[in-house]
Amino acid sequence: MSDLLLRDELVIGQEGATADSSAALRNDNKKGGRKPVDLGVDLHDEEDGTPFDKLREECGVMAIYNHPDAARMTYWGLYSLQHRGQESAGIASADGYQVNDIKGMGLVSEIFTDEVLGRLPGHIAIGHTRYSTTGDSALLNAQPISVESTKGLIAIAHNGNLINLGTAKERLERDGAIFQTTSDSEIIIQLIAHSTKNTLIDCMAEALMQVEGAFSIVMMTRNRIFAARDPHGFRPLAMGRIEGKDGAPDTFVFASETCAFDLLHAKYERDVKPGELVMVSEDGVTSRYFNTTTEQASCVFEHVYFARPDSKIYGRWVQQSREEMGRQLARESGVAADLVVPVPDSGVTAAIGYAAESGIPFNFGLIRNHYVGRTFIQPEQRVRDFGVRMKLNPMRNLLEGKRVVLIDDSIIRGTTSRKIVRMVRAAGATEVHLRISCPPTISPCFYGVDTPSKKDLIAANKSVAEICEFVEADSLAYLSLVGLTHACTKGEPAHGLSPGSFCTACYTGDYPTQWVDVSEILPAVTTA
Ligand SMILES: O=P(O)(O)OC[C@H]1O[C@H](OP(=O)(O)OP(=O)(O)O)[C@H](O)[C@@H]1O
Ligand SMILES: NC(=O)CC[C@H](N)C(=O)O
Ligand code: SF4
Ligand SMILES: [Mg+2]
Repeated sequence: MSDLLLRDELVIGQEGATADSSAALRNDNKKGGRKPVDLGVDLHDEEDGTPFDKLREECGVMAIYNHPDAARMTYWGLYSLQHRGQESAGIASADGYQVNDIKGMGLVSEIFTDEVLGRLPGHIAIGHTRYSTTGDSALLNAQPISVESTKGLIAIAHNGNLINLGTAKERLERDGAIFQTTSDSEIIIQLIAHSTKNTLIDCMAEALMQVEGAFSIVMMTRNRIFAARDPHGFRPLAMGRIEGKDGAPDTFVFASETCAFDLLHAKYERDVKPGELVMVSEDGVTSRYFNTTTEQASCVFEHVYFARPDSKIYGRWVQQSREEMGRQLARESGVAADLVVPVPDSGVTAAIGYAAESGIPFNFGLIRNHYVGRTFIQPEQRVRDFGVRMKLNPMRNLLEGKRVVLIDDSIIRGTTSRKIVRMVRAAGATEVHLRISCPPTISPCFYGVDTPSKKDLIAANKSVAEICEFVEADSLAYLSLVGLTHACTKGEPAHGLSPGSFCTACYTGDYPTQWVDVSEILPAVTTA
């Protein structure tokens, strides 16, 4: 069943290269570019006909240097990062002489078997789990992407989204670059391949200075690993280490989230810093900065929704931030009730904080089917509707006769909340108060999160009172912006992280970079 639903195709191996025009480099998914999945059932909402749409995950990246079974280690790391992207995955490995890569559509576990991993020898590897933001969800755009250059073969895995694609791509094509993919990520390695600097690390630094937007990347050659973060540090990227036994050299690990380290017994060492380029080679770890003048603007939404609570993001436990968001929400918008119920999974930790602060008992009034992932509800609107009912089921015995505070992390179009409020009320709750652990999402993201255009964001077009009416809750309140950024820094602060270190553009419309797509930020009223 899950195979049928989760993937359009499963193909292992490298797809033939196709050149493409820069016009094709656009956010295809935002324009509904993905293939529908036929489930053979009517997926429309029988109650109100409203389709679902949701936030979609980001990519996960992973790199290993100096381990005899680097590909297998990368596989385990990618397994932990599966929540960041479920469309395609890939691993590239090297043994000092040759680079091999295997990519496929679907989940990590569906692509990589023992036999497949056996075809990826070497002590160096990088890996990727993809959720597409630019370029189709197709094998062609699966990562790592490899490009042959005068400095040898370079492979890249990218989390983020670049925003100055057109000009960079046109320039590269004039210089003779032949693009293999329609994804933004390839621009980075094409820039590196076309750089005339003398050393590879100089070529990389020069290329990274030319691209704008969000990039947390890992790269490899036949004998080196590189990791870099854009100067704003939009996306996370952590560095860890497995101590070598009996005097053997250490293994270095890079991952989008530190939860990927735990399975490998790697210790979190530090984050790759915004604007930093790290190289790991036979000579050890070296670091340089390609930009030190840009202010940090790390995505606050990683702490709200994307990352796993058992990860450290920007050096701070996500669990700690989420629990504090819930506590702050209770302080800001308390309500008399009998039961605090989380909308699993992402609402759970904030609900624990809300219950602790308010003194209202906590319980799982909605049970999540664990065989339905985030993936199930993402590809297409009619699928998402069916997905939420398959995914969440109410516990009538807990909800009957109760005044319920329902905690979720975000409302995007509002259709999920509407269905869940109805579900809880239908299960016997006498009152349903909805509390959201972030501010209203009023503007789209251009930095690697596939939020819908402004015209489809409910909070961009309706007041909180109107949203409350739409979702049919007895009351609705969101966490304040100040409450959110403080919740992400309060208590044990991570080194260098302050309330001002975050990008909060989807709540304020105030973007840290100049470039935005005007058509995406028009409200519904002017585009209808
Ligand atoms: O307002 P909407 O557009 O309907 O979407 C908002 C919902 O989508 C996300 O959950 P999702 O089910 O994707 O993931 P989760 O299981 O990690 O919570 C988010 O946590 C909200 O629950
Ligand atoms: N979600 C992401 O980080 C996507 C990476 C890249 N922009 C792609 O579309 O492949
Ligand atoms: S716009 Fe929102 S989702 Fe995008 S990087 Fe900024 S905070 Fe994160
Ligand atoms: Mg959710």
